[in-house]
Amino acid sequence: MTDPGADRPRTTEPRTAAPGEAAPRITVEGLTMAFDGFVVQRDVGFQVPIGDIFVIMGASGCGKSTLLKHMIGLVEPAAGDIRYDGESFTAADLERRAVMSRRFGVLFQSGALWSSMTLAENVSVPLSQYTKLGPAEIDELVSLKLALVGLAGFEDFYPSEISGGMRKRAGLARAIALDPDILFFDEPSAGLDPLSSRRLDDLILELRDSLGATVVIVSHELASIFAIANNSVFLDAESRTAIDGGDPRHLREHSRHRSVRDFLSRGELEEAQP
Ligand SMILES: Nc1ncnc2c1ncn2[C@@H]1O[C@H](COP(=O)(O)OP(=O)(O)OP(=O)(O)O)[C@@H](O)[C@H]1O
Repeated sequence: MTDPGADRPRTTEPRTAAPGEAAPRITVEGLTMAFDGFVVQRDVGFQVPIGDIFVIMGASGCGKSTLLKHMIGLVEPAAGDIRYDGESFTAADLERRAVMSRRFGVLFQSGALWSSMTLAENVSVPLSQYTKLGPAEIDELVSLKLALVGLAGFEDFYPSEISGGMRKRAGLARAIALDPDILFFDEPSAGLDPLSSRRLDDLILELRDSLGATVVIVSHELASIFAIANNSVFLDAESRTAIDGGDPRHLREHSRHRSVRDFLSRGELEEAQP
């Protein structure tokens, strides 16, 4: 039997979990994002099950970073709801939000390490800020996290003494310091050479597996998107809403929207079929 909804985007149809079924790790419903009345995107909806690597895609300026900022509470929605494990983050008070966001690990484009601190000091900041661990335990955890991202032995180096790829990995070590359930990355491979970018992709996959984390990524890099993401939302700059979602490899061939297929095939489709 044909499913009448089969050709509709999986990610833009939030549904309520059935009794006994775990809620998706993330649910975004009817989200409208606006700055001073200027609507960036309206009525965006999707779900991210536990363990997915979910990519936010779309042309430059469509609102990808803005969506990520909404998801971590840096910007407030004009309308709609963002839920984690079924609990509204949008409606939560500040205290509850602080507890919920302890589960987030965030890595912004810049990597944003403190230049005056060694890598070990950088990674130790969230541990001393949010846990009651003593210095010896913190040192041990810091070394473990640095080892996880391939930086064992670089504890005493300063950010200026290591490469851009290593800085990203150190930022990642800091993002995973508190064993987050959900990792948010804004353009993690920006500015990296293709090989370092690929190593970072492998690392993201490893971390997803070792931490059992769910990953949300803003990315332009098609190679990276196809290598790691199994779910997505596509934000359309023109209509200012999410027009598709799901596995990017599937969308590249089968999206109902030519603009999505073009985006995912770098416009080669357009050249091949005028
Ligand atoms: N704090 C802000 N105040 C006003 N407008 C903003 C703010 N942040 C973003 N915008 C606007 O929102 C729109 C989306 O920006 P955003 O950075 O989210 O896009 P993006 O898809 O991540 O772009 P890119 O791929 O180029 O990084 C842009 O028009 C931008 O100018």
